[in-house]
Amino acid sequence: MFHAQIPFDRIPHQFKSGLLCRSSQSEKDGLKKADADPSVKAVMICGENGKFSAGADIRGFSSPKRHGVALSPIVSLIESSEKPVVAAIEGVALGGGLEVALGCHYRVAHAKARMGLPEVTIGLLPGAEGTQRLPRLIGVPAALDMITTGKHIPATEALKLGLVDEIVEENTIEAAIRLANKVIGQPLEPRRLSLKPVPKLPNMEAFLREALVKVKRQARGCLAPELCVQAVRAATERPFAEGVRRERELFGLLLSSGQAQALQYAFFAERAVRRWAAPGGASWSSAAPQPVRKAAVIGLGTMGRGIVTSLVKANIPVVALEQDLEYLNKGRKAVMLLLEREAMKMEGGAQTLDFHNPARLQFTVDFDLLCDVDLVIEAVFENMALKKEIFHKLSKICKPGALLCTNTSALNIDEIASATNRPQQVIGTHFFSPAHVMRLLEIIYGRHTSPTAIATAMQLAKALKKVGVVVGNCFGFVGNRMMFPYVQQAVFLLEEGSRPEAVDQVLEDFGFKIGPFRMSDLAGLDVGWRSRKEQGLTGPSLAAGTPARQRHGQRYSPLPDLLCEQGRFGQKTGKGWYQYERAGGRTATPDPWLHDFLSQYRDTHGIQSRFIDQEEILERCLFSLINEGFAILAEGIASGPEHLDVIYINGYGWPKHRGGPMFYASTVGLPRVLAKLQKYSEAHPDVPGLRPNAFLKKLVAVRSPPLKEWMSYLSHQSPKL
Ligand SMILES: CCCCCCCC/C=C\C=C\CC(=O)SCCNC(=O)CCNC(=O)[C@H](O)C(C)(C)COP(=O)(O)OP(=O)(O)OC[C@H]1O[C@@H](n2cnc3c(N)ncnc32)[C@H](O)[C@@H]1OP(=O)(O)O
Repeated sequence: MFHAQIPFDRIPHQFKSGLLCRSSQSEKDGLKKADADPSVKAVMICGENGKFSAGADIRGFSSPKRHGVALSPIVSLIESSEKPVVAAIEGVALGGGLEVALGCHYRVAHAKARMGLPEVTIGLLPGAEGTQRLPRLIGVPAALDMITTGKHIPATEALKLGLVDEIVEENTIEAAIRLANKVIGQPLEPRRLSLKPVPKLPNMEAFLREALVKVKRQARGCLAPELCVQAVRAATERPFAEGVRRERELFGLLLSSGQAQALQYAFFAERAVRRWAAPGGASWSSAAPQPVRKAAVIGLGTMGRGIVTSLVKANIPVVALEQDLEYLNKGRKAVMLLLEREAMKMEGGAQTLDFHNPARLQFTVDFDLLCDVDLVIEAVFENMALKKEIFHKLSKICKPGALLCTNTSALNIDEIASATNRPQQVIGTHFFSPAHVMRLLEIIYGRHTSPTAIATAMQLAKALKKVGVVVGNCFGFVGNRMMFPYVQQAVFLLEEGSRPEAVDQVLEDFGFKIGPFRMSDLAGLDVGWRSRKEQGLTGPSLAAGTPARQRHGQRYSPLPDLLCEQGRFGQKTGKGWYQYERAGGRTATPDPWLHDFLSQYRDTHGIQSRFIDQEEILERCLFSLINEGFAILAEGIASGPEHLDVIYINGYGWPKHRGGPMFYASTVGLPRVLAKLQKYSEAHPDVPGLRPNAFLKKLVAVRSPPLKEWMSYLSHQSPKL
């Protein structure tokens, strides 16, 4: 038998590292030649370096300068070949890569290969006829699931779905050649997916309608999933060629929507933050992480429980410590429940959770058991004195090389480190609740934190399948520091005439998973209240005679404090900015009591209530947050705008299709952001958060360069970075 092995890098113009770029005439000619050569009996397509293809090169994919990526003609050419074409899938076959494989007559995959159409995650849809071929091969429900979620499926699942014909444990290429040999001479018509009908469903119309409702609900303003459903619908309603035309139309819409650019920016931003850099230039290339063979978590409150669960899921043995048996037993029960749930989710998968073995998870009240751990994560509540006491103890008990992490959302890392004999090994690890679910891990280095400590924390983030973002030490770090002016504006808007549900609606329509007041009710109003009392902003330590709505000469709203004084802590007490069906309830309903309370409050303070439109709500909340972002960049608390954006997308529910707050600012236009801040600042001169930051002004003065150039306009790098 004869076969032509055409490595992937010879079909499209360039397939370096398994990436698919653009086609050219000469490569099409290669396939045509194979077809025309009588000595060639079959064709096998494979990738390079153990990878079939990760799809198109996303860099600049949606740039207007980029010319059409003509993959479809190649896929059609493959499919129409008169000789059997077999795809040998190793590593990954994603996006355009999988579309090429769908053009082949047969697909053989390695057992460890993964396949998917992740275009939706970068704001697109499979634009090389994938939305038309996949439903014909695996049916509408499975195809729709893959296309609208972009998930990568393992080869075993692909085999069950009929996406591949065979999976092998060993040499995929040899297996593909074997299969090619076997099928030479067999009719190819039944293997050409474009000729197959889409398998019928008894309730296709209802199924597609429900699918659309579901993706719309989940996508919150993100276009791609919805248009993916429309493309698949076209496959069910139209002949192949017409379906392809519809797919192209929808692809074009997405390409020019702006959302694709935002999502592709987010893809690279996430990868950029992995390449951390610390003061003095340390980075992965100069600092190696220490191995973490065993870890400890101190405190089994909400955060500690999630952190323990996360570590167990990452297969890291954990010692979980509480202050006394009562708290320990409560914590143990809660952790076990979380782990049971996680184990259930993982059922049927390759990995299992080993948490009943005391060598993997041990609960204790004995600090001495922490003597041999490589890393400790302290997760007690936000009290500096308590944290310092614990760190003092840890520096006596833990082995010399152990890394000491504090899970804090705002406290000073240097002050905590000062309680130890090893400040170079102290680092902030700010997890987000629920810690076993949320992807973000803010990693905060102090003045003395060593590059090894940063590298170890970043490695830990990776092991926990989280996105670690290295930031400098300041009150609230990056995420919460930007959140303060946002929440402050939301509350000021209530004082001036708005309602919680109106503010939340505007921000949820923008794409936030949850508006600031629903969020505050969920997190508990008492958390901020405690912190404000500690800062002397309210409560018994507030100096007598302090004006109710002013602190340190700046505008202050006592509204959240007043709610707390009434016992309205949010969901946990059944009342907060909203009312709930019961204490612990989750369904927020607007509360007439609160509306009356706001009216009385305005009367008491002589505030003239006014109608506040959606634009003002959105701009005051978002632009004040963005303004703080510019301050953070100027101070060198973060290495670049990508860091802020990754933090907001992964930790604060910022809509990914808007690319993060700093990317959003660049799309709105920095001159507009500046002009609006100037306007609002003039109207509210006692609100520093609305005063445009000098760095923003500078960027506008130099004609708003592209986001990736912003940092080069900082005249100095602060010692914090
Ligand atoms: C108007 C009508 C016209 C109609 C014509 C339509 C024609 C359409 C034609 C073709 C369309 C094709 C669509 C696509 O193929 S879109 C791309 C789909 N593929 C993806 O989305 C894959 C994205 N990548 C990943 O999921 C992962 O990177 C993965 C491949 C699974 C590897 O993961 P991991 O091992 O964790 O490694 P990293 O993620 O860190 O990646 C390593 C470096 O590689 C860079 N990378 C990865 N994928 C791409 C890509 N597709 N394009 C460019 N660069 C990519 C990544 O950024 C890392 O780089 P660095 O180390 O510098 O950070």
